[in-house]
Amino acid sequence: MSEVISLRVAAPGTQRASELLPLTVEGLTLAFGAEIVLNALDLELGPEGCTVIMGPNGAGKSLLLKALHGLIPPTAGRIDWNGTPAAQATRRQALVFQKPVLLRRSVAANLDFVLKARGKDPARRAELLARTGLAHKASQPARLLSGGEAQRLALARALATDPEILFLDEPTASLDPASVLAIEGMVTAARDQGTRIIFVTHDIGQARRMADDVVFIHRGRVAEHRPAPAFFNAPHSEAARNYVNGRIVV
Ligand SMILES: Nc1ncnc2c1ncn2[C@@H]1O[C@H](COP(=O)(O)OP(=O)(O)OP(=O)(O)O)[C@@H](O)[C@H]1O
Repeated sequence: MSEVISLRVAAPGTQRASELLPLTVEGLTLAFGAEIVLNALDLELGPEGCTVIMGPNGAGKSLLLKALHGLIPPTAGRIDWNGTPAAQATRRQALVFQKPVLLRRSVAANLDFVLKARGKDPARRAELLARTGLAHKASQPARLLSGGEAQRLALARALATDPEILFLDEPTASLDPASVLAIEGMVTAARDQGTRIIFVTHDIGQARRMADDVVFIHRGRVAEHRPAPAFFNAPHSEAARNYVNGRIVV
């Protein structure tokens, strides 16, 4: 059995908001040849909390995260991290993918590598291991971890960089409920310590648990962006209403 996940809990709002925020996105367009995936998308994100991005398959959610993180140059439009140069903004952010990205080394070495590369205190390894609940597997090869354990380690690697913005792209899509809750606990703890979370998920239950606000993407634009309770109680757009009610949205 795995260890109980240890979470450092701080009162929400006790950390200073990131100077990368607010984020202003204006007219963001991403096109591949004739295919326009994001079509003059506008979005404004405030200083704190967890924003959940939802929308049907192929809506452009993953591409939006990659563009915000500086991995894909926009075809047109503007992404403004509160005036911070793009390369600097990228370095102060981290992205966790659906499929964990790990080194073919031990669990501990995966953390040591990031801490060293980012000039962080190597002693933080113990605290990060505790956060993952994987201290008892520190010397095991990371490739032997289960899917849920591997994702916890991938998330800990991201947190080791002390990101001001943490992007998550369906990080729990193929995990069992216990692993989902473990990941959500780690993300919530990071949010409560002041990390700004931007989280793509298809899981409506997860969105209800995690979101402070919801961005619903449809046909390359933001169809709706509202506080989570308002969004889930009465989505404004027909597409979001259908999506939340489990009807097929294309
Ligand atoms: N490099 C690329 N070249 C051409 N088309 C691409 C490229 N990357 C993504 N696309 C297309 O852009 C569209 C949006 O992709 P994206 O992965 O952002 O969707 P998504 O909303 O995250 O979908 P899902 O919920 O299925 O993960 C898709 O139709 C995809 O095929």
